[in-house]
Amino acid sequence: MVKLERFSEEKALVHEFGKYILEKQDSALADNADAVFNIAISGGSMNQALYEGLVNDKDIFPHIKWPQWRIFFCDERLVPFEDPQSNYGQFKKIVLDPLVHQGDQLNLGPTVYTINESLIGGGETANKKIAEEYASLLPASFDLILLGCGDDGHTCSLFPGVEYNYLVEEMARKVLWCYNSPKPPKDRITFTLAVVADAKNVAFLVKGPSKKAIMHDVLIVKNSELPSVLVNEIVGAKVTWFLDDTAGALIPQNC
Ligand SMILES: O=C(O)[C@H](O)[C@@H](O)[C@H](O)[C@H](O)COP(=O)(O)O
Repeated sequence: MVKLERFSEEKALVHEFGKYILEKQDSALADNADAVFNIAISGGSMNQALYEGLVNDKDIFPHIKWPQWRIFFCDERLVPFEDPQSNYGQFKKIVLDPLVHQGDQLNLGPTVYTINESLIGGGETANKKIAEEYASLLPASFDLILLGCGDDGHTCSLFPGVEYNYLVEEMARKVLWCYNSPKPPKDRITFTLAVVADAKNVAFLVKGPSKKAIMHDVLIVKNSELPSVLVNEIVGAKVTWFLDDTAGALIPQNC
């Protein structure tokens, strides 16, 4: 059974999301200065929530031990980092750059693992190599994976539909080249469900009225053709869904 956290206020949502991440950091580090917190993040609306919940939240920011964080991307678009479609590029702009001077002081940042940008544009062989190299960097298991859910039920770059079975059904390799993403750019890399399955904790963050119908399909209908439902099935009690009231409008209150 997954956990469900619902909020009517955006501010409360990002604050509780930040608190949840902080708790997972603290249990991974356990006050050990040599330990690391392995976290994987998604793109899209996640970046702004991470900024609001971790960097811009005065109660939470001082407790984040950034230098002990190891940050990876659940999926990445195969474009140069300065392209607005790059998940790393957006994360750098929205979260990393502001955190360096947050609180009028110089803050040390996390270690961030990006794809090998020099291979972008190299065609099929290079794209496969980007995925293989990225897989070789991953920790044995993540302390926390932060996911989004698309209007179609996708998560990471694991999309619903038979043409994406090569991504969704893969349980041996950890990272794959997605060559036919239905949303641009068509070339990406994505974690497979094998990585998500091994995580110690997984959280979804879903906001906005455009997610209302899919949240009903995922959480009430539990349509197992949807990759987000597969995460719930595979990871179970380690999954927490953070929803705002508009995304959760069709979910009964007692759920
Ligand atoms: O890079 C990506 O495209 C994502 O990692 C993707 O899986 C995202 O999390 C969902 O599309 C939800 O995005 P929103 O939260 O912006 O709707």
